[in-house]
Amino acid sequence: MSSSWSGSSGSGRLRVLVDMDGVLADFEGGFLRKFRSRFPAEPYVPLEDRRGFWVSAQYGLLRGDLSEKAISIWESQNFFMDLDPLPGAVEAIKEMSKMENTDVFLCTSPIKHYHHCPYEKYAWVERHLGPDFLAQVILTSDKTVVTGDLLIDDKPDIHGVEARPAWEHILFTACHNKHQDLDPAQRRLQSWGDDWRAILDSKRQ
Ligand SMILES: Cc1cn([C@H]2C[C@H](OP(=O)(O)O)[C@@H](CO)O2)c(=O)[nH]c1=O
Ligand SMILES: [Mg+2]
Repeated sequence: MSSSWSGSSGSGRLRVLVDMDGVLADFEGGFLRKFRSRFPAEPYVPLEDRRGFWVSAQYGLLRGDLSEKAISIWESQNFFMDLDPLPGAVEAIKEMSKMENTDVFLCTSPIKHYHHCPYEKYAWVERHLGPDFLAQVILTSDKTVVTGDLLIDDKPDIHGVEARPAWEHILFTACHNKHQDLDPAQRRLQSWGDDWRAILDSKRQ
């Protein structure tokens, strides 16, 4: 690390923002499992055919009324709580948070139907990462106003009131974005088995 480097925090520490759904928690797999079990007679989109970030948009194209049925799944109690961790996610976050000069925050957006989602996101963190991680949760509908050096997130386009966010967005590969062409400058993390440590190191220099 060069002596003049101070990072987005100005403190010389690297600040990494990590998204939850699609990066730590398996939103797509959890959705499909619950959709098929609740609506066994309805058509569905296999994960290999998923395109576009919004699940409800693709289900709406399949058949108009399926969009509402899809939404009813993630608005249901225990949807967010029951999501499985993605492979390697828990281990990676625990390791990352123990790294020297590194601060890790979980930066996640709630759905507008707030009855279960915000509570369950915190409960999920406590269950899978432990109670000490609760202080690292940032629940926001606009990630552009949060400062950090990196934001690891599966949503290809992250916009908000801040036109020039402090962080570099690392696109975490998911079934819905893996076919998408990126701006040549944008970097991906293919999975937690990919070299996330090198991406962090690249920001320390
Ligand atoms: C509706 C919808 C939400 N989500 C996730 C993204 C947000 O969580 P996160 O910021 O943790 O990725 C949350 C609210 O939109 O739900 C999807 O990943 N796909 C969807 O189709
Ligand atoms: Mg996400």
